Amino acid sequence: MPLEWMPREHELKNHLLFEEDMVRGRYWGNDEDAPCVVYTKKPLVNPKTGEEVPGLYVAEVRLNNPRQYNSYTTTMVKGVIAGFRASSGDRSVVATVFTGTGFDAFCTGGNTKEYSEYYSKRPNEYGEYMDLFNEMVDSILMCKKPTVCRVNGMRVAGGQEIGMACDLAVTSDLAIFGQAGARHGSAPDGGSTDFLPWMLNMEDAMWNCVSCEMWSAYKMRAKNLVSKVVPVLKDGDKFIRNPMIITDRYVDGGEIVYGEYIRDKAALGEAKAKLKELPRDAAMLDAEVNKIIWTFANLFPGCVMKSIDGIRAKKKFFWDQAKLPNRHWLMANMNYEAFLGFGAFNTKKITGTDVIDFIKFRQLIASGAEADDKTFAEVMGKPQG
Ligand SMILES: CC(C)(COP(=O)(O)OP(=O)(O)OC[C@H]1O[C@@H](n2cnc3c(N)ncnc32)[C@H](O)[C@@H]1OP(=O)(O)O)[C@@H](O)C(=O)NCCC(=O)NCCSC(=O)C1=CCCCC1=O
Repeated sequence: MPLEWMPREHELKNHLLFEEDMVRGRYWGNDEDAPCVVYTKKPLVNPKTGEEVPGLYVAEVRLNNPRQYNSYTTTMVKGVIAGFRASSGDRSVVATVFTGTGFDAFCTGGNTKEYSEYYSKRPNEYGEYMDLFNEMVDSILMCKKPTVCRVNGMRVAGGQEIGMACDLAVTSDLAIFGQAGARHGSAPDGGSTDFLPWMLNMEDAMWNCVSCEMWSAYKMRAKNLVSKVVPVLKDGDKFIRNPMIITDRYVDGGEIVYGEYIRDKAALGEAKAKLKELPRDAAMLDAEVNKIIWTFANLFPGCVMKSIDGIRAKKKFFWDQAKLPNRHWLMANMNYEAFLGFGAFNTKKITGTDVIDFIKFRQLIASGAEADDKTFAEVMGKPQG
């Protein structure tokens, strides 16, 4: 050996901040431990042969809180950070998949029960929470593996934000996408105001971000938010597309209709009934995610990550500028509109309404009312019965 005389060290060093054994049980759990994050390493599979590749893995970070639409609790935020950091530093991992449990939701953002019952009127506590939230988005954007959002169901509010932090998204066609901030007392400051204008156009980003309208997966594919939409409903041995959404034509009567809900009430009712009765199957969703990962696996790892980081830099540019000032607004707002908005959503079973009386609130503001409990009581729903 020509350079044998040079002293070298060959024992592998450990660069992991989060040891898997340590975080399982602390920040991660198993299916039965919901609410929690489940971290799994699955063998890399060649999609052409179905064979597992020895020694190479795909990491999966899964939000596991299905009863609350996979919203993330404070502990789950730590679990996501641990997951992305762990996969980032694991030499055997080819890519990281971010997903949620079940078919209803990928994630609907922060846990509104925690927000309403603990964080509202505790601004400093929420500031500390936001430090964790920001680190969660950073951990996705900094992950040294390609990240794929496997959108298993609705991606709403903070769920949309952490999903958009991923490099690519493949979605179930039952998923819907949108924001909830301005309806429930927050602003889409966890990434949506930064990422959406890059991914949609400015006009669409403005409306989607503010209006709180939910858009279908097909509409979002047409508007370039996601890479691929796949059916998950199974009729016998055939996959069928979401029957509530128009996918067989682009234009109707001069309007763009692709990705919109069908308008005929009777047909929509039938479609809903079909949706209820048919079973769901994630095989096509998993196959599409696997296809992307297999493409990456067959490229130079260093060149792949350099290229990804070059594109991520544009997303990070706006995120990095805004994340700290946003944190301070969000924390202060926990005393005001967030107290009202999350309070209304969290008490909907008591009052029968999940929002405040917005017009009354504006009238009170117009009359110079103070932001005190008297004003708040006037606009909140009232306990029924
Ligand atoms: C529009 C919805 C996402 C879906 O509506 P719908 O299909 O009508 O379902 P619901 O009956 O509302 O929900 C089913 C049950 O899940 C519970 N749920 C849903 N979302 C959450 C949540 N985020 N946290 C806790 N629990 C949740 C819901 O209460 C129902 O439970 P039940 O016991 O009644 O069966 C709609 O659900 C919705 O609008 N959800 C709230 C979305 C939201 O406001 N998220 C937080 C936004 S703020 C945020 O995420 C932030 C991120 C970073 C920056 C700061 C910030 O604010």
